[in-house]
Amino acid sequence: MALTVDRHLAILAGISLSFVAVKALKGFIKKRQNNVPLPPGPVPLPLLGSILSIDAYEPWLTYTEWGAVYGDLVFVRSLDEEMVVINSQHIAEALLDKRSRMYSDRPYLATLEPYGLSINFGFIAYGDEWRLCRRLFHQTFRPESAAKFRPMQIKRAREIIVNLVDDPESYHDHFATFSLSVVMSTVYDYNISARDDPMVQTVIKALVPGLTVLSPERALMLKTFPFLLKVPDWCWGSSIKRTARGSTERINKMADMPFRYVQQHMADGSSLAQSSMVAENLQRMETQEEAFKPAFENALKKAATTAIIASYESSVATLMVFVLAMVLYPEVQKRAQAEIDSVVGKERLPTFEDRASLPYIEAVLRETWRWQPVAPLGVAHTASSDDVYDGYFIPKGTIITYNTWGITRDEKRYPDASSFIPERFIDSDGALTSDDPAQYIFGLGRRACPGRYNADSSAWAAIATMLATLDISPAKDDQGKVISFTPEFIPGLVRLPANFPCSISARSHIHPDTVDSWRTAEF
Ligand code: HEM
Repeated sequence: MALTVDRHLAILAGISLSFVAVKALKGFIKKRQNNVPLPPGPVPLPLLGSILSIDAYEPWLTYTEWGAVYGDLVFVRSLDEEMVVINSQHIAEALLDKRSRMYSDRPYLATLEPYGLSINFGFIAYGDEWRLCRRLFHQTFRPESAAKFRPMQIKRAREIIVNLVDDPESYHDHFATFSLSVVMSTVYDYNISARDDPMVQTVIKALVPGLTVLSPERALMLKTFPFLLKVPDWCWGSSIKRTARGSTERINKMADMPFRYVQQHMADGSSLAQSSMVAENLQRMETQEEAFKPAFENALKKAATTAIIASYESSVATLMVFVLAMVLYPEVQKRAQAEIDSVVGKERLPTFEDRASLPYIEAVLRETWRWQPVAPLGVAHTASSDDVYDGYFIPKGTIITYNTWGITRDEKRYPDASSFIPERFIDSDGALTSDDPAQYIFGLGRRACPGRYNADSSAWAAIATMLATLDISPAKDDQGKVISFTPEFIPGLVRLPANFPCSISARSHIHPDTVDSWRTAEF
């Protein structure tokens, strides 16, 4: 039986590779017809292209190396896919932003539908459904609306401190609670409980395995060998199909549970769930034509679920990067604490009204975004028509990968780029420079991150509150010796530090009674 299966796999793989060859030939002919050269790039192997040369776990490293050899626009062929890697902010602005009409589509990801992830509008094609989802999302998350959530973000940030003081070793889990509590309040007006919240368990169960399949590099296998989703359960390779089925069930549960929570509260006439993104839009829906309601409700559910998916890991990763930096760069932490102590004082905690008076904290946040960008390749776009840029031909359908990592590693712009140096954003007068990585780490153009104002406020609230109240330092062993470690990162669409040894405790002026008072405070 195994032999038969192997033969089938071989035949099907052969057919797939023939399609690859035909597509590559078509591309070649098109290029010749056009007479405009493709951007420079590595010489592809027949059929396979450059796939074997790309670092499977950290592709941004390969793209950055190629950037040094071929320049800021690199053409790469992998199997049957054509990709252009953008290695500079300037070209990203020129294409993704200034020519956004042509560069706002997303590549087809073979993993999306089977794994239940097409509910995430961040990955769907540029079209009417995406437009409706994005409009609903934008109403809640645009800068003017997002500002009203700031007091809630400060309150949640203070809850992290209580959790960290109680149980410092579980810092990753506390950041996950923070991330979800902010977004679930905004989207569903749902207040999660400090421990074992059923909604949180459902979200984590759905997201943690699901997100790993969301990159073009991972989806390529399923695209090339789509029969893997059709093989019978008893057959070799069927685990992919089973994993996909399980993922769909978990994602659907995650989308339905909180949505029903809001509908239930609205039906009961409860004052809860009245001011959330979902509640406000369900009320708006009542005034709409009957025929449009199902599409509206579907788009609303997608927009709501996307907010959870898009913010969960990225917000956790940002705070993990910050804590890692504080462990490795104690002098930065001291300078940041000194700024807060002198501007805010030790009697109260920072709020958003203090933000403009705390330039060093701002520089720490900028360096946190830059030092270890949590979305090192952003989310890929596609060219929806042929284009010529700077004398190079970019064929319709080309995947556009925007190498954020490469930009953060530009030694001319960021000398000693792999070190955490907030001072690089402060000029000789002590003011912030005009270089703000938030201008590029959230992507560009019509698909740029619409949650960035919320993400920025959450990160600022958490970082400023932690610096005001906690000492973060290297962990020590039983003999009092510092435990040294080499930071490790979990790669993926979102890249985050793996847990590392560290010690977190309340700063000396923070009295235990004060922490106790935060447990119950309404702030
Ligand atoms: C914490 C740091 C975050 C980073 C670094 C980040 C980064 C990004 C990037 C690079 C993209 C792709 C942009 C492009 O295609 O050019 C994106 C898309 C998106 N982000 Fe974020 N994000 C963050 C947090 C959030 C949060 C908190 C939310 C929701 C509240 C959110 C919602 C979204 C959505 C909905 C999209 C898809 C947009 C679309 O395709 O139209 N993100 N994000």
